[in-house]
Amino acid sequence: MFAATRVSAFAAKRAFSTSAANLSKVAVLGAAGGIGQPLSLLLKENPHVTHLSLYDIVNTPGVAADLSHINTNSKVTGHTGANNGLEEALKDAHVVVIPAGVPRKPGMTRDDLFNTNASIVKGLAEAAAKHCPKAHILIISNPVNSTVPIFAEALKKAGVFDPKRLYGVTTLDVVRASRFVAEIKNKDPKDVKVTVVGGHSGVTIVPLLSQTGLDFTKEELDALTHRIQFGGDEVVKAKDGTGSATLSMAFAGARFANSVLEATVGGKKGVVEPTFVQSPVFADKGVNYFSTLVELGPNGAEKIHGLGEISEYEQKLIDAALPELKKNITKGEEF
Ligand SMILES: NC(=O)c1ccc[n+]([C@@H]2O[C@H](COP(=O)([O-])OP(=O)(O)OC[C@H]3O[C@@H](n4cnc5c(N)ncnc54)[C@H](O)[C@@H]3O)[C@@H](O)[C@H]2O)c1
Ligand SMILES: O=C(O)C[C@H](O)C(=O)O
Repeated sequence: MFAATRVSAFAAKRAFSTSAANLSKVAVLGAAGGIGQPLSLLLKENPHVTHLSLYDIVNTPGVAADLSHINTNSKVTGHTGANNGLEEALKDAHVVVIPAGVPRKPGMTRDDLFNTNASIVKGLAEAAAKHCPKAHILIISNPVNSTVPIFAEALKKAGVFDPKRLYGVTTLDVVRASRFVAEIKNKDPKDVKVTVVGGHSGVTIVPLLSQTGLDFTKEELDALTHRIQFGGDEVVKAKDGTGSATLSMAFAGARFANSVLEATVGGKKGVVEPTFVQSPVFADKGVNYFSTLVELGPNGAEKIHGLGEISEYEQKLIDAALPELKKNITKGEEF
């Protein structure tokens, strides 16, 4: 702790290059982790990012020094420790991406991470409320179905909650769905768009395969739906105790962060992404957060789409998802 604090005082002040103006500062919290490092690398390549601010409780100075040698036009700073490292990392951030927290091991559900990750996320939310109350916050830390409500409650308590600027990142489900469908249909994934709605764990992940314009047999539907819902388990099992998806998550997180940047600072119109936000879609059933396609604009999540036309098969998946989702959300809200 002492050593980390000493590093913090040094690292918090250390900017490794100074070429860009501080127009869109993007902070990554958990930047030295399995997701944090490749995600930061991809963000270093993003032309909308003028300042990449990396925070972790360990190892950020090294990650920041390394990334700072890449010749793209953004400044990189590394911050660590509990003192003013977090404050400096967050101050004036336009976007904050959060992959901080522990990942699953085989045999665990995402909800099993709640006990550890809930307090981490709550602490980061309280700091964000204080130091960058206007930032767009992208939550990767699991269980997303609960960490987003935890974050929202902390922002509400501080009087700075804007539902347009808080997003649970569910992009990996969409990326996987596109890849898995393309595989069995022998297509290029770039031509396969799959809308995935609901939440981000097991049965709460609901792919709307009927909206792809492709035909599926019942066997294909069952197999694909299961694979998309439990794709995370494949990686957890293959990594055999060393963690969960990191590289594909970094890819998905960078894609979603880029969409938020394009819509909020890049002036791009018609940016639509699925994301887990405070949503009216099932609010009448007491499910206050839900992922559907969301239109992003200068202020963030500006228009939340409904489900569109869905099949009977998908309606059953939604019916199975809602009670689990409600339980996860309530657990987060009450934390
Ligand atoms: N949303 C998704 O689709 C998705 C996908 C994959 C993983 N995840 C989740 O992302 C999280 C991170 O996964 P990972 O593989 O990168 O784990 P990791 O253990 O490799 O990295 C996590 C990092 O968080 C840091 N950290 C811990 N407490 C912190 C704090 N208070 N402040 C700042 N940093 C802190 C750790 O030091 C570590 O570097 C996990 O909860 C995992 O389940 C979500
Ligand atoms: O499976 C996990 O625990 C990590 C992540 O949520 C994923 O979907 O890969």
